[in-house]
Amino acid sequence: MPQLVPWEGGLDKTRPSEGGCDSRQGGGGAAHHPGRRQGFRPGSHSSRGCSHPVGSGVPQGRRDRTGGHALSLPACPGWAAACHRFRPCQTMPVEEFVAGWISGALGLVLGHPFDTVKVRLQTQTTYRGIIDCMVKTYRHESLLGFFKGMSFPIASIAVVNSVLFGVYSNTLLALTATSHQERWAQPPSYTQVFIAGCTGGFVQVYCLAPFDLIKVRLQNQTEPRARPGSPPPRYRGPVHCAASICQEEGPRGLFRGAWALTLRDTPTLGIYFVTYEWLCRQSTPDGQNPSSATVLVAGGFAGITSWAVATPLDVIKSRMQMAGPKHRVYRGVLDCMARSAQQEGLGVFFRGLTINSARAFPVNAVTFLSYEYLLRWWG
Ligand SMILES: C[N+](C)(C)CCCC[C@H](N)C(=O)O
Repeated sequence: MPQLVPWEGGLDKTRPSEGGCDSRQGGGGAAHHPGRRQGFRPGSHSSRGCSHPVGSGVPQGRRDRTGGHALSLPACPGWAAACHRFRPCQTMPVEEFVAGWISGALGLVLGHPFDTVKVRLQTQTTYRGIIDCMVKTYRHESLLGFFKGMSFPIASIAVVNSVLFGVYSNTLLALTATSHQERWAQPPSYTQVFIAGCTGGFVQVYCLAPFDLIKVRLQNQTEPRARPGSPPPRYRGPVHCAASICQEEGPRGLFRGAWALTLRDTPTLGIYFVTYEWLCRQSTPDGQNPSSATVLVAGGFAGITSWAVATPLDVIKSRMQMAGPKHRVYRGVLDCMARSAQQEGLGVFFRGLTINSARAFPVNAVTFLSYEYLLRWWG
């Protein structure tokens, strides 16, 4: 495995003037990462991009991490030809997508058992606390119980992650009017990062909403799997769940709770990116880029901070998602908030906070680190 070394500031800044291509450079267009500056380079070689002038026609091979040409892929494929004239090649969008998918999926698998306990604590009143919920889930449903509803989020994380990072990056580009290269030298203000994060959060909600609804419905099924004689669960799986919701509630039913999700995610994803950016800048000397340890810690705390702020609306969102047309208990977000507080006290808004925070650190540390790492590795 390549060794992760601290990001090195200023590397490759000469490439644009060479007119050549460095597909590893820059934030990768749509899915440019907030914390990505220059380096985070696997290995220690310093020249992997092509150094041939534009139009020289010299076939290029992508070098491996030891500096050799391990892959004989053209460094600047046809689709990227247009970028030659004005700027170096950006990271291939498909790589950004796959990196977003894998990093999101890694974080997701790690965090899903915590998520199941959280959703159950938030929507059911039969558990006395985290440990009680874990013990009952394990006894009743075995380890599999903790992984209910996981296949759909894994599939959705590809779309959700690339939409989130893509919209974030492009909003930042529109706000700062600086190219990715210039952005390293002139970092965006925290206000700009916040606005871009909120915009990314707002847009990704509409990809996330149906997947999240199905996840919550499946996680709330407490029937043990395949016991002979036991009643079958209401939903047999994600596809059956989606089909049943469409049938019983109409296609709009798939967006149940979407408004609460929008209120939850829009400001808190702004906070997420600002926290990550702030922590990286605080622990990194001027002119250098954050180390992998800094990325891990900043990613972890960005997750905890944003989830801490998001928890009250997360409770409301989960409750609204669980209400079907036959059991429509709430008239809207405010009604759900008022009735939950009346019946269960203000503490209801913090239900799941501990487990959310415990989950958030590893999930987001792994997500940020693997995302950065994969892009550099493939670059
Ligand atoms: C904005 N909000 C706090 C809701 C989520 C922010 C972190 C998202 C991450 N994929 C995770 O699952 O932890």
